[in-house]
Amino acid sequence: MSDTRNDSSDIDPSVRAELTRLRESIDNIDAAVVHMLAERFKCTQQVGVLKAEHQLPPADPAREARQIARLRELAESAKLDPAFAEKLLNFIIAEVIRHHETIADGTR
Ligand SMILES: C=C(O[C@@H]1C=C(C(=O)O)C=C[C@H]1O)C(=O)O
Repeated sequence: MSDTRNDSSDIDPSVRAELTRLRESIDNIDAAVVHMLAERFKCTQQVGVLKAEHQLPPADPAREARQIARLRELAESAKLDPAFAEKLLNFIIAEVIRHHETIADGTR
């Protein structure tokens, strides 16, 4: 099967320049996302330690419901798909809960 995708030598120089400009912004945004997630996980790790020390459960479904409702509103006003925002938050929270369970296991 032949591959009909352009390789970089086929691309018009002005299109190539625009693509490069946009990709540089995407790379900056991806770096910001990684740094923000790292900061978020530093906070959630501390929450995990606090919960383990005080025998609190790793997950807090009521808090999660409030966060999801809030994030969906923020997403709507930012013109981001609220369902995507909810899936992303749930994905992150699932990882946090896994960390909290590991912390609690280590303190038992
Ligand atoms: C961080 C917490 O623990 C869990 C993880 C949450 C999160 O990542 O935002 C929210 C609620 C909890 O299920 C918390 O209780 O605040």
